[in-house]
Amino acid sequence: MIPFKERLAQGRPLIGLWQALANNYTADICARLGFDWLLFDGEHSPNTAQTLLGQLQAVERHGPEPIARVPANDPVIIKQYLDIGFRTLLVPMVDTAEQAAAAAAATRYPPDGIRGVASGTSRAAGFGLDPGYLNRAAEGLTVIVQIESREALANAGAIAATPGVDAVFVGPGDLAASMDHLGDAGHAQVQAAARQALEAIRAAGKPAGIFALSPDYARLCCTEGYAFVAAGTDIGLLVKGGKALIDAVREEQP
Ligand SMILES: O=C(O)C(=O)C[C@H](O)[C@@H](O)CO
Repeated sequence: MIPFKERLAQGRPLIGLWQALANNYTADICARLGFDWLLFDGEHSPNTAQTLLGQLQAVERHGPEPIARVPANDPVIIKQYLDIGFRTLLVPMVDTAEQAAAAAAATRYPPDGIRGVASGTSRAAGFGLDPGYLNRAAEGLTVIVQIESREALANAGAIAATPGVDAVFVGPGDLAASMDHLGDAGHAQVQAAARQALEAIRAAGKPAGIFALSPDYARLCCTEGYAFVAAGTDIGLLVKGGKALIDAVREEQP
């Protein structure tokens, strides 16, 4: 499968689904639904490298690009996620170009970065059966950093322009909190800030992504120039579908 960064450059907005259930079985189902990417959340979901490995194995034979969000901009965790086989990472809470550069360096082997080498025991390197992995690993990587604060918004252009950053993702929930609109990601000021981020990211020549708050908003984001849009979450589908079902049955009850 071609690297996600190359798919992002193809012009069609790529639609994703958040995987927050931390479950191989539901991930296997979601991978068959037609989404272009699936985001496996190591920041807000009860995931470990072990649970993420199971979800990656459950989906990687299907079409969607598996993207893992690391819990923090931590080179140790980034190394672990890459070694188990994720090749597209989302790094949250990146506020400055320096932090973006650190995230990129954590994904590269020396001399371009600081990623530790474990080819013989690394799933990504075929457990030593892919001797060429070390020298071509960077080609397949896609590094996405998240901007989701006032500070990050002010630095959006510099963050996006950082070498080694392939794309930038806007997190409206945390951006709202940072703008004193906690819980109100749909606030006009937050929406305006997201558009400001979009313009800065695109001006830097990088693809922009966002977490959409509804299907309608996801469609709007696709027309506004976002290259990848999260249209929802697995938990959201379960909760919304479950509530609709019980309400529908109860409504018909005598
Ligand atoms: O700030 C945001 O919004 C995001 O980063 C997305 C959320 O973390 C995701 O968990 C959906 O609620």
